[in-house]
Amino acid sequence: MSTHIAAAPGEIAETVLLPGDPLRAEWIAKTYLDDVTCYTQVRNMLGFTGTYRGRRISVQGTGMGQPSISIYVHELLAEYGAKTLVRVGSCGGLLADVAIRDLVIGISAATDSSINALAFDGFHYAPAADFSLVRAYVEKAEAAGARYHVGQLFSTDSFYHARPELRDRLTEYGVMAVEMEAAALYTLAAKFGARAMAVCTVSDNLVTGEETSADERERTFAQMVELALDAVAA
Ligand SMILES: O=P(O)(O)O[C@H]1O[C@H](CO)[C@@H](O)[C@H]1O
Ligand SMILES: O=c1cc[nH]c(=O)[nH]1
Repeated sequence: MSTHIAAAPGEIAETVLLPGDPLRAEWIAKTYLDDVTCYTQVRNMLGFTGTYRGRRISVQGTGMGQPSISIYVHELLAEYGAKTLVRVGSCGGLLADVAIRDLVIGISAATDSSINALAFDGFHYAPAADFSLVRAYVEKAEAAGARYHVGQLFSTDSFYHARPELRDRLTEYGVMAVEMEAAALYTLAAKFGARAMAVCTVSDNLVTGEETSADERERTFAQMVELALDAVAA
């Protein structure tokens, strides 16, 4: 057991899907995986291992924000030997054509967090996704005829930002969507020599004001997750 994950050594697969919501982790495991076991319930941040088309896959909830995902991803990498990490999240579109229900694949992630500012002390590190994962996901999205975008995410520390007008600058520079975890995921994966990617379903658009209903979100999460499973199982 690590500090925040109750799994025994070997109970977590090398490939892990990472939804923010632990109930989404449970839904993914129960909907898509065979021979599922729940390996952790610490703080209700559920984690499951099963098989998808014969391949071992785990699904671990991460919570919201970079401090939370950093704890789970650090322990997965440092203590459980995870090698491939795919965040399956939700995001808010920052460009008018990044419409609700679309998928955004984060090739990189800007951030307002001080975590990397402290770690890199004067350098501005650019957290980036693993290209082989991005390519595999794009191939599956193309084949499925999914509506998707590949571009930069913005990983914010503040869902309710004190200076929301700053988002206009991100839109001006073509940043596609805001979420809260990808920058930390990419940075930690790089530190430990692992592969990582974040894909998010657009749940709302901050430019147009469009929003999805809870029902719609669930249906689009299904496509995002199916493509992620197909990409990592390929
Ligand atoms: O749906 P998840 O994966 O939690 O992702 C997004 O939703 C949460 C905010 O509502 C943040 O965690 C953000 O990154
Ligand atoms: O972090 C997030 C997630 C979805 N929508 C947002 O506006 N922000």
